Amino acid sequence: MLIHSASQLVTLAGGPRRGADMNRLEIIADGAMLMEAGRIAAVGESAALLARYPRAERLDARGRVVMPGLVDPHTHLVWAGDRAAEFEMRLQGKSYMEIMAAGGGIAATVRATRQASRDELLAQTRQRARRMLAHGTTTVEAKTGYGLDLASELAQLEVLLALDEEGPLEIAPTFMGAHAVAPEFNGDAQAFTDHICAVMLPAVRDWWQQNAAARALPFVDVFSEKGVFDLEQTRQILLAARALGFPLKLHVDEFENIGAASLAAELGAVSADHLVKTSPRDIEALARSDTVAVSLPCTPFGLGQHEYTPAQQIIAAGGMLALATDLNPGPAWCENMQFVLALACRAMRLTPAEALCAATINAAAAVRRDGLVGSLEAGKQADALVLQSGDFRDLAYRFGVNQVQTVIKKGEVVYNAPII
Ligand SMILES: N=CN[C@@H](CCC(=O)O)C(=O)O
Ligand SMILES: [Zn+2]
Repeated sequence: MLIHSASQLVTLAGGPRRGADMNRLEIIADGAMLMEAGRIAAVGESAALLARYPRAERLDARGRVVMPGLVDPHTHLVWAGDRAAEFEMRLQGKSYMEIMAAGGGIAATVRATRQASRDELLAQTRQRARRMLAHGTTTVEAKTGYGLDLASELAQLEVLLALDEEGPLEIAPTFMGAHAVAPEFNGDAQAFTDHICAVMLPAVRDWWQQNAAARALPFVDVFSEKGVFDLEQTRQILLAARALGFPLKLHVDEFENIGAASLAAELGAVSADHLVKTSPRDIEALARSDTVAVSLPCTPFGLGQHEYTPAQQIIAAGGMLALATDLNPGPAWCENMQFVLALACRAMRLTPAEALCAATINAAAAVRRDGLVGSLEAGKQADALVLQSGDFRDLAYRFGVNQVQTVIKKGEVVYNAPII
């Protein structure tokens, strides 16, 4: 299929970007793209491609933007139930960490998720996955972490693999047994840390080899935060995971700085995520490393906070910045990366081009799939969007409605918005 007559074919060609280079989108005016067998076969100007491939089936973009499918590199996609009551408690002044310490928060979702049948969990998760796809996300990272015992964590991984198999949304899974201290451990974070290292991580690897041997191992992630897993416990879990071959991710600096962003850089984590209380020293450490800095602006927004990731400093230092929803049943139930772009430009002063780069090729780097998705280049997977407008900046400028017209996954149209 040949998509042609795009006002702007936003290619993002040339790999992940650092610093000021994030503004370089590599746009082809009046652009076109040929897709064959799920891959991108050619990218160029409409006149040239229409002349070169006269017999290809055509999709006329009619002067609208064509861009890579969005990549959401940080979500807690798989859970059961909701926490609307906690939303009201927070509005009345209770903090996220207070609710968590009182047995709510993550623990409340752990109870609901453990009680749900596999089919129920699959059905609730599928709905969210479909909503994400309809809003232009074609690849998503998704974490376990609402099971906290081996059987329920594996059940979450199973749901993620089943949904990935179903498609069309592609899922990069993460094992996050270290999301909170399991209730069976009565708040003893050290005992649970030891258990994760000695029992859970080796069991997850064995399970993976038996059930998903053809796939790369999932990421391992830890909620590194005062009152959850401290810096030494985080290091212990990450070293055990790395020794077993798992690639690493980390939740850092969401509420307090305990030095975890520098640890992520030191241990070669693929990404360090949240980054609200991040110090200049941590920013330097990230910028000197290959660890992608993933900002999750929906979380401070959802908590009614006014402090966001120091994105300008990360960019100025030459860091690789990505954006994600952090989709979860607590502070950030948001399936829509377009809203993340709009928020990032306002709260962190990103340019629309930087935000777009952070949500595509840099986000792909945060899930180690930048060789496959995140840009429109010959040889890559044909994951693309046709927007409803002719200017890519509208994706950040306008907000609150879905601006995606058509979603293409592996060369197939998988979603079409009604024409209005
Ligand atoms: N901070 C830890 N985990 C999630 C929130 C999960 C929840 O509240 O259920 C996050 O990234 O924001
Ligand atoms: Zn998270």
